[in-house]
Amino acid sequence: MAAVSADVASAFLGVAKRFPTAAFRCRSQLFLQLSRARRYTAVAVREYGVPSKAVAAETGFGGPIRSSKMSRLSSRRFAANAATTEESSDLLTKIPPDDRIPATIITGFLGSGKTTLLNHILTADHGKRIAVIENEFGEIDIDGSLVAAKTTGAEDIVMLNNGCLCCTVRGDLVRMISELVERKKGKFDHIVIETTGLANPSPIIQTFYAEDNVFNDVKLDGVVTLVDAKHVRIHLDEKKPKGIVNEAVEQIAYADRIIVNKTDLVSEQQVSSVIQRIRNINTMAHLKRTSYGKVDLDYVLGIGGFDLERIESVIIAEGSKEGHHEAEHGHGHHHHDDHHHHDHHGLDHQHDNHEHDHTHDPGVSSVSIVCEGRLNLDKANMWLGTLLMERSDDIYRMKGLLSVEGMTERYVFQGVHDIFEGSPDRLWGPSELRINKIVFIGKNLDAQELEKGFKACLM
Ligand SMILES: Nc1nc2c(ncn2[C@@H]2O[C@H](COP(=O)(O)OP(=O)(O)OP(=O)(O)O)[C@@H](O)[C@H]2O)c(=O)[nH]1
Repeated sequence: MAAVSADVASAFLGVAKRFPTAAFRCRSQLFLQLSRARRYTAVAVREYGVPSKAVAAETGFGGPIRSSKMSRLSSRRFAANAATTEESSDLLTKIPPDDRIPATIITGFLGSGKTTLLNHILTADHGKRIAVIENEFGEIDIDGSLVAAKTTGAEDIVMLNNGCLCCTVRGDLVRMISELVERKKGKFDHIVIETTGLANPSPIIQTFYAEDNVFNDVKLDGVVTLVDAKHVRIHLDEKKPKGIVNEAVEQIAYADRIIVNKTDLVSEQQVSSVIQRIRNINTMAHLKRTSYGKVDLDYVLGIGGFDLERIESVIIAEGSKEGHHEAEHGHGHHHHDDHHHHDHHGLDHQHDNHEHDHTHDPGVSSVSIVCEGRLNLDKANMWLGTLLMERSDDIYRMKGLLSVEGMTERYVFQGVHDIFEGSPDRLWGPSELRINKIVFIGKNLDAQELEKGFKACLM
């Protein structure tokens, strides 16, 4: 087990060390399967986009097996890297530009205001040409006609009927995106996908990484979750049979942006209580309160929720809550100690103004670790690799910025379950404190255990 873990883990930060300018990504599930047969480097070559010659020399493997599209993407990404390295001043990012079409997922429980937001997006004056993918249950596409009737700005509206995007029609989504790209590339700037109110966003998010047809042309921009300020508590409190997810909780957990909608229907106190409840699940997302989905368009489009170069803004805001008030800045306010905090409802009972909210959401919470120091690369590889191998089902999202001994650059990463994406970014400044920051959102997270594991990797 230990040996396998070490092999597994060495693909994460290890590749970054050997190829310090290469951004890389992997689908660790595929990777893990093959790594058990001790062939992980071949997968690493295929998935990470590191230059084949260098890897072949390094690993002794004959060379990568890549699809032509992946190869194009990889070489483009690496070329961009190399150019940046030559020209860059110390503080320039080394993460290559990404010119794929951005896609935003709009999710939220039944009736929370998704279509209302979509109409707002489509009728607003933003100059973007937007392709919409609507996912409706049933044959009568009520929302489709609603959107279409009001729309002037949408380039294309396509419907995914008779099934929920998160399960039966995922293949359809892939085909639809591929078709859109093939037929209409250059004719639209952004894709917006509205899910059904009962969708779990996870499989939809994973589609953007798991399917080469999608990954090569389209990048996930962000997950926007609508919350019905009046009714969300009932849905969050709903007890589900063992093994069945509570969609309302999941939709909040995966969000990059949360819109607390329908605030016209509740008191200020109720809104604060809902916000507190949301924060106990997801501390990473920006949050705004509104009615009828009225938010600035740049709050929902162009989010960069999965972009490595934007990780810092998320985790710094997350790790230094003092002075952040959600109403003004889109961030919640949390109790936490110097090194980590755990916002699992029921474990952290320090909040004093929401006694009636002390229902236990089914173990979904955020944990953040903020800690100065330098990580031992091998230990960090082992820890992160083992964690993902053993807990990837429970780790919904994670973002991190690491200080690794021997690396002059900061190392940034983000992940969704078994998908891991990481890259060195800018150099550490000469007098900059080397502070590591990681945020996890997931199920049954043990803050103490995570922090202990992390600290054991420090030099
Ligand atoms: N009072 C009030 N009503 C709202 C607000 N936002 C949306 N609504 C209304 O709530 C109802 C549901 O809104 P939709 O936008 O259709 O919600 P949805 O999430 O798309 O609904 P489903 O597709 O059924 O999941 C509609 O009648 C909206 O007009 C709001 O902020 N305040």
